[in-house]
Amino acid sequence: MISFDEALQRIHNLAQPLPYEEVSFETSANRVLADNLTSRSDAPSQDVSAMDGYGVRDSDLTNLPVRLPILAQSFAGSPPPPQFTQTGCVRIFTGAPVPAGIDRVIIQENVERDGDIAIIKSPVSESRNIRKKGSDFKAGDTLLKAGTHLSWRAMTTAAAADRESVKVIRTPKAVILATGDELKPPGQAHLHPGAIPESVSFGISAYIKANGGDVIRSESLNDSPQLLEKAAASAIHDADIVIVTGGASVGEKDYAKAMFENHGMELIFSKVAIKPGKPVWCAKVKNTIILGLPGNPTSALVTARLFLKPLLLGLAGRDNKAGSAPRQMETSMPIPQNGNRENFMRGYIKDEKVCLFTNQDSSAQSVLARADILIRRLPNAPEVQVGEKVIIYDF
Ligand SMILES: Nc1nc2c(c(=O)[nH]1)N[C@H]1C(S)=C(S)[C@@H](COP(=O)(O)OP(=O)(O)OC[C@H]3O[C@@H](n4cnc5c(N)ncnc54)[C@H](O)[C@@H]3O)O[C@H]1N2
Ligand code: MOO
Repeated sequence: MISFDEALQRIHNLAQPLPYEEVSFETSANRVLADNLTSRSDAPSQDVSAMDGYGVRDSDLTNLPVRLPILAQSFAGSPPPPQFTQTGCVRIFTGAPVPAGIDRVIIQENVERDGDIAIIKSPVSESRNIRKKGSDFKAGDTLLKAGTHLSWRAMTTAAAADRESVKVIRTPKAVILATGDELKPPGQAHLHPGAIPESVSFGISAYIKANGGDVIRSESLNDSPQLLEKAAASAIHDADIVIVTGGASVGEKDYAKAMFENHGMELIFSKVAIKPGKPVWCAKVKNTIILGLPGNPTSALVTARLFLKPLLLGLAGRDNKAGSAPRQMETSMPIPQNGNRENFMRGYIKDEKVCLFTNQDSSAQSVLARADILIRRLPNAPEVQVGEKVIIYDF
């Protein structure tokens, strides 16, 4: 059995970016750039006004107050008015082209009007209120580097590059196989004696989508070796990552690993010294990664957070550790001495302090909705008193 750190290291090595594809720009949000994104044009593409007001020549402002005839208008999106060579001003708006010859824009709050005459009384401010051509970026500049995650902020930068398509890393395709004779779809379990609602795949599916993956199929399968082998074969064929739940332990119907064995499975690890989730396992078949999560719902979700998240991020070309770095926070509850397996206890934050759930059972489902942190307890860590700091991960 390997340690958590060793298992995570193997996961990081395994999760290399998938090949790229070219997609239309509109569909590229949350993807990762496979190539540098360069701008097509200067931004701004010409000198533009930063304010609504009046464009003037400095040579007309030597004696204030001054009355300047309005000789032209300039709106955002319109062609620039001709060059200014005589005394006068241009009525101009934010984002509108500044005609040649105009030195500054005076905001309209500081200008009085008398019909078609603009009257400038007060001394002009230091700011010229003109955004120069190319002052944000120039044509050919690299706006975003290969490997950038197209977050909502990056999407605005990317759109400004004026490209209709971009090269991005392919979205990881996931297949979920939930195994167990006892499992029935939610809404049907009560109709079958001994059945329970299949709950884990729903959480895992939502988690995959939230972490940049595409769930192409989610199946609930009985513990029949033939059925499982068939499902395994098509999952390997169709998916970049297969998540198998249940059957990971030593029970007589625990077939999760066996169902892949005919396909030349290379085991990355089997069992990690953690609690919950000790039976978690990971393998590779050709180019497909298989992650086997224990069937107990809390164990499944904790191991998904610890191992599935970095796998998905890595396959999608993202930083494996994005948003995952541990933090330290004071606990408002005492925590008992830990056993010899590293323990990821479920808790929540209240008033900036760590609280633990009383129910730390690996089969628990009732607390999952409210458990938004994992408290990492190292092997044999001593008891923690109220007010001491503990290591937490977002869950
Ligand atoms: N003799 C031993 N027994 C067990 C060991 C062990 O080392 N020796 N390990 C225990 C640990 S730790 C865990 S965790 C579980 C994991 O077992 P499996 O992955 O084989 O899971 P199952 O036996 O299939 O199921 C466990 C439990 O979870 C329920 N389940 C399964 N799948 C789902 C699902 N998709 N949705 C909701 N609930 C699910 C299932 O009904 C069982 O109650 O093994 C211990 N045993
Ligand atoms: O690892 Mo199991 O999740 O302890 O019950």
